[in-house]
Amino acid sequence: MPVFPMFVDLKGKRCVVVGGGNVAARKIEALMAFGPAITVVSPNAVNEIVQLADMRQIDLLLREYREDDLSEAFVAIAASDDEAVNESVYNSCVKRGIMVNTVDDPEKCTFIFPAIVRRGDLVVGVSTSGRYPSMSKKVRQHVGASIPPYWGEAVDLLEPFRVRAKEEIKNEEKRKRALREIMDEALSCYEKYERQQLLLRLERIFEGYADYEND
Ligand SMILES: C[C@@]1(CC(=O)O)C2=NC(=C\c3[nH]c(c(CCC(=O)O)c3CC(=O)O)Cc3[nH]c(c(CC(=O)O)c3CCC(=O)O)/C=C3\N/C(=C\2)[C@@H](CCC(=O)O)[C@]3(C)CC(=O)O)/[C@H]1CCC(=O)O
Ligand SMILES: NC(=O)c1ccc[n+]([C@@H]2O[C@H](COP(=O)([O-])OP(=O)(O)OC[C@H]3O[C@@H](n4cnc5c(N)ncnc54)[C@H](O)[C@@H]3O)[C@@H](O)[C@H]2O)c1
Repeated sequence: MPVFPMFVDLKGKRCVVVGGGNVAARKIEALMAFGPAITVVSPNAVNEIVQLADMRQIDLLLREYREDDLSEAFVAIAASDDEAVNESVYNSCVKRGIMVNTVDDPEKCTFIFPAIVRRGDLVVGVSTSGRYPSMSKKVRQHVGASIPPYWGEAVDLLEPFRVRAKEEIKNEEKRKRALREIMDEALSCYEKYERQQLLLRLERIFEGYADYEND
């Protein structure tokens, strides 16, 4: 059965990582862009994790995992190299209703990591439902190559038009057309024009659709 791609708000949420090896470091790196409050519990940790702790970007507890480490957790990652520890983290999370990822056992995951393409707030997640991670990586590379970096900035530029459109273009079909046309113009012209000029072009399209213009 395929997994459903839920997009979760992690900002400020406690994320407990058990284990401080390379796999933990990779999972942490993936999470960091989404603003969780990360705690790593592990008797030792690779340099990348130690550095993040030194910069106070994550909390690092240099000791073995205990069940009460999960008390504040929103999500947990069992990334130790000890199967019994990972299993114990998994069981405690299930009991407490905490989402958990066990890095060496897809059966013991209530969520799995996707391969991620991110351009600002534009996020693409790829999964093979746990069946072939290398293929997720390949698809990520393909998709990534077809999404220019500025598409993320375009979201920032476009969103205010959508906010206004909800107020100023009441007809749903007309609003959809307007938003598509404004988006297509922004994406095709983004690199051709200065920001102010581009905004003017988008504004002109918007005004062609806005209710007050046609009243
Ligand atoms: C997408 C990505 C995200 C990330 O890790 O952030 C990710 N794995 C990536 C790469 C990768 N992982 C592995 C290889 C070596 C080749 C191979 O073994 O196939 C490569 C390829 C490489 O490194 O080139 C080894 C591996 N992975 C898992 C196991 C355990 C097992 O399957 O039993 C083992 C064996 C461990 C061992 O040998 O002991 C399990 C999982 N890995 C997942 C995610 C979840 C399912 C994703 C999906 O649905 O596709 C899942 C189920 C759980 C999870 O970890 O969430 C990231 C690509 C990121 C990118 O490049 O963008
Ligand atoms: N999901 C994936 O993408 C993927 C990819 C490769 C490997 N793996 C699997 O992930 C696991 C971790 O890999 P790694 O390379 O990071 O291993 P590693 O040996 O580098 O790191 C394991 C970490 O777990 C810590 N640890 C051990 N006992 C602990 C305890 N009781 N409490 C807290 N921490 C404890 C160790 O101190 C160490 O920091 C391995 O089992 C490996 O098979 C998963």
